[in-house]
Amino acid sequence: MYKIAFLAGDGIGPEVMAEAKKVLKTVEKKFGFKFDFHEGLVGGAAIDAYGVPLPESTVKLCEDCDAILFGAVGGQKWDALSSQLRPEKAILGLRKHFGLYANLRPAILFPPLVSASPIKQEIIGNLDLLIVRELTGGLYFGTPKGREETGGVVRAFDTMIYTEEEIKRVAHIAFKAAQNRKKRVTSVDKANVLATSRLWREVVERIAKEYPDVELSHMYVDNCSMQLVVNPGQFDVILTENTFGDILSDESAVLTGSIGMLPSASLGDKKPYLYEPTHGSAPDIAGTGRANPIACILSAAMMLEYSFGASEASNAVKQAVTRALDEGYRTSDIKTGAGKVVSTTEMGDVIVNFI
Ligand SMILES: NC(=O)C1=CN([C@@H]2O[C@H](COP(=O)(O)OP(=O)(O)OC[C@H]3O[C@@H](n4cnc5c(N)ncnc54)[C@H](O)[C@@H]3O)[C@@H](O)[C@H]2O)C=CC1
Ligand SMILES: CC(C)CC(=O)C(=O)O
Ligand SMILES: [Mg+2]
Repeated sequence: MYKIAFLAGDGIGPEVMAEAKKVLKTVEKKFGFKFDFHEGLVGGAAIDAYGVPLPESTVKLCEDCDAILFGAVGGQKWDALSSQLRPEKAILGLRKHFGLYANLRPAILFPPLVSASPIKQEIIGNLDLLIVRELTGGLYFGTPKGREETGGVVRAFDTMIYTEEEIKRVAHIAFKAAQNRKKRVTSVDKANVLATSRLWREVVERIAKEYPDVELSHMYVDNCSMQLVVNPGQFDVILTENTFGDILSDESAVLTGSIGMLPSASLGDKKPYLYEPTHGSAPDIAGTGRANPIACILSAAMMLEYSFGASEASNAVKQAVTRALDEGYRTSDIKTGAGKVVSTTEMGDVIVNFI
C-alpha cells in the first residue's frame, strides 16, 4: 500500500493528472498494488481557496505520503500577484521543502514520432538523452532577490549562487545515471563568464575522478542549445544547473515531438520524491481536450520505478504508451500524417487498455 499526494494544480494540470490516475488504478488491479490518493490544493487553485499557493495543509499531506504526483500550476488570472504569492511558488516551495535537488528529465524519441519532431529524421536519429538538472539552487532560489527604486532609478536583481556541496551531490546522481547508460556526461555551464560556473566545472571535474568508467566533457550553455538541434545524438547525460536545465529541457522535449511527451522525477536524499510533467499549465489549450497526457503518465511510471521499486509495472506503462503511438493514436500536438487524433481522455483510455 502506497500513499500518493495528488496535486493537480491549474489549467491542463487536472486534465493530465486524471489520466495518470486512471493508469495507476489499472496498475493497482493488474499488479496487485494498493494506491491511496490524497488530493491537495496547489498553485492558483490554492490561492483561490486559501490565499496562498502552497498551504501548510498541502505540505503536511505530502509529508505523510510516499510520493508526490504534481500536475502544473499557473495562469493569467494570478500573473499580477507578487512573487511570493504566485502559483509557481508552490512547485518551488515543494522542491525546497523536500530537498529535491536532482531533477531527471529523460528525452526519448518514440520511433513513430520521428515525423512529429521539428528536426530532420537523419539528424534526430534515435534520440535518448537524460537531463540531470540541479533543482534547489541557482537563480531561482538565491538571495538577495527583488526590486527597488533609488533616486528615481528602478533596479531588479536575482542572485545566482552555488555551494560546492550543492554541485557535488547532483554531480554524483548524473555520473551514477551515466554508468547505467552510454557512460558519457556533458556538463553544461557558462564558465567563460560566470563565477558559479567556474566552481561548477571545478567540482564536477573532481567528482568525475570517482567514475573512471564515465567520460566527462564540458560545453557552454549557448553552444549546447545549438548542439541539441544540430547533433542531438552526441549527448547521453547532460548535467547542468537549475536555470540552464529548465531551458534546455523544454528544447529537448520538443525534439521528441512535443513538450507533452517529457516526464520528470525530482529526487533528494529522502522520500517523498516528486514526479511531474515538464510542461506548464498550458492555459492556451486548457479545457479543450487537446492536452497530451503522456508526459504525466510517464511521470507516474517514473514514480513506480524510483519510489516504489515497481520496475515491471513501470515498464508495462511505458510499453502501453509505445503501443498507443505505434498503433497511430495521437493527441493534436504530436499529430503525424496518418495518425488517429484523439482527445486527452481518449489517449488515457487507449493506454489503460494496452496495460
Ligand atoms: N511546473 C509547473 O507547474 C510549470 C508551470 N508553468 C506555468 O504554466 C503557465 C504557462 O506557461 P507556458 O510558458 O505557456 O508553458 P507551457 O508548458 O504551459 O506551454 C507551452 C506551450 O506548450 C503547449 N503544451 C504544454 N503542455 C502541453 C501538453 N501536455 N500537451 C499539448 N501541448 C502542451 C502549450 O499549449 C503551449 O503552447 C505559466 O503560468 C507558467 O508559469 C510553466 C512551466 C512549468
Ligand atoms: C514554473 C517554474 C517554477 C519552473 C519550470 O518551468 C520548470 O521546472 O520546468
Ligand atoms: Mg520549465
